[in-house]
Amino acid sequence: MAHPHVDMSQIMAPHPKRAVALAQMREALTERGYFYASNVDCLPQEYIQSVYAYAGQLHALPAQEKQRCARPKGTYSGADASVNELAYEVGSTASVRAFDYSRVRFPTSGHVFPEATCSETGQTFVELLDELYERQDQLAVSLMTAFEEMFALAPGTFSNCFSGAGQDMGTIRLLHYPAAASAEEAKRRQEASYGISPHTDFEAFTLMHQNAAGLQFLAPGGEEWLDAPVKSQEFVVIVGDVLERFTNGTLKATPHRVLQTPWERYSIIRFNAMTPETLIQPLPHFVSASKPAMYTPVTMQKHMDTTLSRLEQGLGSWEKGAPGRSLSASYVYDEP
Ligand SMILES: O=C(O)CCC(=O)C(=O)O
Ligand SMILES: [Fe+2]
Repeated sequence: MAHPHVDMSQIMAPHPKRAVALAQMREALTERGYFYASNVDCLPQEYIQSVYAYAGQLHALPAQEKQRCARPKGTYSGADASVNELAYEVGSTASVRAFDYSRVRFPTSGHVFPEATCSETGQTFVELLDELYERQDQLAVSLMTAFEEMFALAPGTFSNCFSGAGQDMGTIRLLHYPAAASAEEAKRRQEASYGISPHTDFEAFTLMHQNAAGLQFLAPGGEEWLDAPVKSQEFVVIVGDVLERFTNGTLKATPHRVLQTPWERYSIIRFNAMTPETLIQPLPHFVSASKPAMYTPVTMQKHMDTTLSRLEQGLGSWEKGAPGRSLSASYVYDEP
């Protein structure tokens, strides 16, 4: 099946085909929930490869160093440091191991970061991740602006509450999925044991890059999980809870998961969020007499705090079933 694709050179700088690209983006996000973004000049392939090289270095650190950097005082989670990924689907386990970095949630003071510097660039953990964050911000701001334009919303509707100055609640994840022992084991364990269990992301939208197959999206209609092909020069853009709530369900947060694979896998994930105080509620543009507001207002901060605390309590954010359903996208809040 053809995967939706948008040429970002038609979006990130003035271009005669901008309107065509915006229409493709709108169709991809409303009908399929994702698209592949190509020609992203601020994140060239050699640069992404150097980020993977550093991720490889970090995930190869001794267990003792990973334990020193483990959550909550640090940024690492993984079975080898006795901190597991929170279960999105209650009762499931995940093999994923993560170095997470968020300027708001993991401030550079008071948090424990790995000491290893990048052997290619010499950068520290914070320097390298801050540079990646800035580069991703260039793409993220262009996308926020494009989302406004494709829905004919007032300029600034999204981009004004997305701060490039590090005040947003975004996160970068450098993820590693160790290889399952064998193909048989990977298959046998698929029932309740994932690379990462099905979920929707809690923020506005996510940029994803993978170096090996394993990522899947739930196809519209919810019957079938589709493999997301590996495209080394492109980024996958998916919808998060916040855009579903702002658009009153015109966009739907994209359910996704990662299978346990017999091969090792790395990915680079960036959650794009709003500033903590941003009030997320269905915009008037998406509300009418025949389509009343279906989501309660909530601030970005509260939505993150609630979803994370529910995960910590073991309540999950995804309802198990065939096909299952995102709980976090549609939480009902008593007050914002
Ligand atoms: O590794 C991936 O491709 C997906 C990771 C993911 O869904 C997440 O961290 O929320
Ligand atoms: Fe995700």
